[in-house]
Amino acid sequence: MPTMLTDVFRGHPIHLPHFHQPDLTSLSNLPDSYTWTSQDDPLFTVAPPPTAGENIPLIDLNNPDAANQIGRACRTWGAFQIVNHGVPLELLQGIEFLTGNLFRLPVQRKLKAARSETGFSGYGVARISSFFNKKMWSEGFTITGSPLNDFRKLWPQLHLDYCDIVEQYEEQMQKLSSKLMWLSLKSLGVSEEDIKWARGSSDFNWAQSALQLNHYPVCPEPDRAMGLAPHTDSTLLTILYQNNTAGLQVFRDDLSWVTVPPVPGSLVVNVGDLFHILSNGLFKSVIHRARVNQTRSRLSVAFLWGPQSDIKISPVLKLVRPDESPLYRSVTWTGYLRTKATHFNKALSMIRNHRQG
Ligand SMILES: C=C1C[C@]23C[C@H]1CC[C@H]2[C@@]12CCC[C@@](C)(C(=O)O1)[C@H]2[C@@H]3C(=O)O
Ligand SMILES: O=C(O)CCC(=O)C(=O)O
Ligand SMILES: [Fe+2]
Repeated sequence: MPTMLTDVFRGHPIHLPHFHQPDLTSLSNLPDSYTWTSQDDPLFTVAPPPTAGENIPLIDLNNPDAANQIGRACRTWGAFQIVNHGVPLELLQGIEFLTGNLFRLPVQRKLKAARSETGFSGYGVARISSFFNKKMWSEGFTITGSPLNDFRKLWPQLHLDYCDIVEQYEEQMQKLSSKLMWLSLKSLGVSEEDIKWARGSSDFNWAQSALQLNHYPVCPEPDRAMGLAPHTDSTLLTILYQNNTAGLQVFRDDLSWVTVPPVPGSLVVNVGDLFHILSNGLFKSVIHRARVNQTRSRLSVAFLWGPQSDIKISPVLKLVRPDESPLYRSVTWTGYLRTKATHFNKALSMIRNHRQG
């Protein structure tokens, strides 16, 4: 039996201090434990780019050239924004409404659905918190499979309505993710025929996903705080909805941190580590982080998309030169998540094939 996402961290307990978090909305000063310097994160104070104006591409999915534009964005940035994506505006508003309502609940109620040390779903601090000395100015809620049990604890009355929103949202995101993956692969000359596990299964039964809701409360000293520390996603693709408050930044080697401005109704797409592997390193899994704000609280919803647990992801052979070996060894999503849970940003290099000579 392949491991489901729900069980992936069972053998990897991490101690996360959800229960000892102060209520961030009540603090008028930034405590030391939340004050970041370049000692806590070497990229923290990287100077902003000398010339502003560069930004991740905004791509119209109705444009006949969309596949090429997406391919180019995946190679240069590892991220892009999309419009005309087909996800109804009411559904985006619905998931934002749900997320806002969830985080507005009293702390004691949210903690009833706290993520356990070996669990996957529930309320708490970001999983990557254990790799940093300082705390992040945020709270999160992870969902995989049915959120029914957790939602019943949060909203004894209204949980069914909220489950319905999550189900509809995941269905739309699932379709969109698959569309985006094939569009971007098309730009590399790769089709469904070239990938054994995807061949002939247009009903996406090879995929699975998780939903991560994030809340970044108003912060008294945003310049010294960190909402979500720099990381790459351990996915094929991540589709991110952000409310109308800026905060997401992507890292580009030659430009440093670049803010992704909220565009109403659009969605942000990130290339994750598994897509980087699948593309034999041609697509970049983008390093990104979230900063916080002194006047406006920020919400984001990340749809984390990857293959079923028994599928092994390895570089598409067409993209490997005949005289070279693939850049990476094969991994399953669950195997990769476990490597990431112990080794964080060293995970990719641990499965890399080192070239001889
Ligand atoms: C399916 C995933 C992907 C996870 C782990 C697991 C559930 C939650 C995801 C996130 C969401 C927040 C950032 C991140 C870095 C984190 O701390 O938890 C993500 C991580 C990853 O992309 O590695
Ligand atoms: O809040 C954001 O903009 C980023 C969230 C994110 O990177 C994640 O949930 O993986
Ligand atoms: Fe992320």
